[in-house]
Amino acid sequence: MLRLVNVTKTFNPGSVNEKAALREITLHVKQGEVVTIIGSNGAGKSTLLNVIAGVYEIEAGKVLLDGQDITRWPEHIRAAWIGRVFQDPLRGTAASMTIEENLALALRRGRPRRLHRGITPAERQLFKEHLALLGLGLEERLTTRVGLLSGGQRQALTVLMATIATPKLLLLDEHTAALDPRTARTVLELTEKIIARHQLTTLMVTHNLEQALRTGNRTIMMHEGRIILDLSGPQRAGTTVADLLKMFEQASGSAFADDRVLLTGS
Ligand SMILES: Nc1ncnc2c1ncn2[C@@H]1O[C@H](COP(=O)(O)OP(=O)(O)OP(=O)(O)O)[C@@H](O)[C@H]1O
Repeated sequence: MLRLVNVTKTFNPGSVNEKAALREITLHVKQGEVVTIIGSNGAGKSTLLNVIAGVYEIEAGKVLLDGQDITRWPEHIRAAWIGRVFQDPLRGTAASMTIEENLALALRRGRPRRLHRGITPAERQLFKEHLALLGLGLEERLTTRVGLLSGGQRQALTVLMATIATPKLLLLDEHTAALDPRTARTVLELTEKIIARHQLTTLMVTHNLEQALRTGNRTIMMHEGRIILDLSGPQRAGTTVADLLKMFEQASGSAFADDRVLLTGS
């Protein structure tokens, strides 16, 4: 489904600020696989998602999605195939627009004429059904402006928006990190429900090591622009956070350094 071959990304090449953020990354993610990504500070996790989404061009390597070479495709073209949720709940939604307007934009992403023809009754019904699955009562508030929602409600809506057009790939960049622990748990549960419903191939960056092991079916660990660990199957099932930290030290030769890392569940 997603294939990265020798992907290399260097920021500010040739200057004193040169930074190799991704070093010959090769990764194959199968259809329906849910991969959590962890790593030390500045390991290249966000850059990896940005390169897949087309935010940054790469100097070397290839990105293939569903058999197509998308390496040179611009971000807005890839957006029709790739759903994305960021850490900041304000980033994925338009505050001054209503819930149904936000969902309509998301549903028509990558198609011409966006909001031009208004929202149809069939679309409204579809939005209600999807919102009801969140269990937050938002299906009764279709015409509420999104700016009036709480951070958790807004992030749950963003996950719905990122997935309503059933993307080929879902990218989650620490999407629960800015929420309080209880809300973070709720949003993660909703995310898992939506992923399972559509069997979405997903990459999720997290600082929560417990969450990384519990969510999805594969965990990769990055360090200094490289993938240094790739766990799945029974090996992953038997891995604890303490094991993970030890594995990291063995593979990288240094202690796991992350200012925001959460070692226990929240
Ligand atoms: N736009 C940019 N311009 C220059 N350097 C950048 C840019 N984005 C990231 N970098 C650098 O590339 C390296 C990888 O950054 P990235 O944000 O991908 O790491 P990360 O694993 O997501 O880190 P963190 O967990 O600390 O957010 C870092 O050294 C970072 O400073």
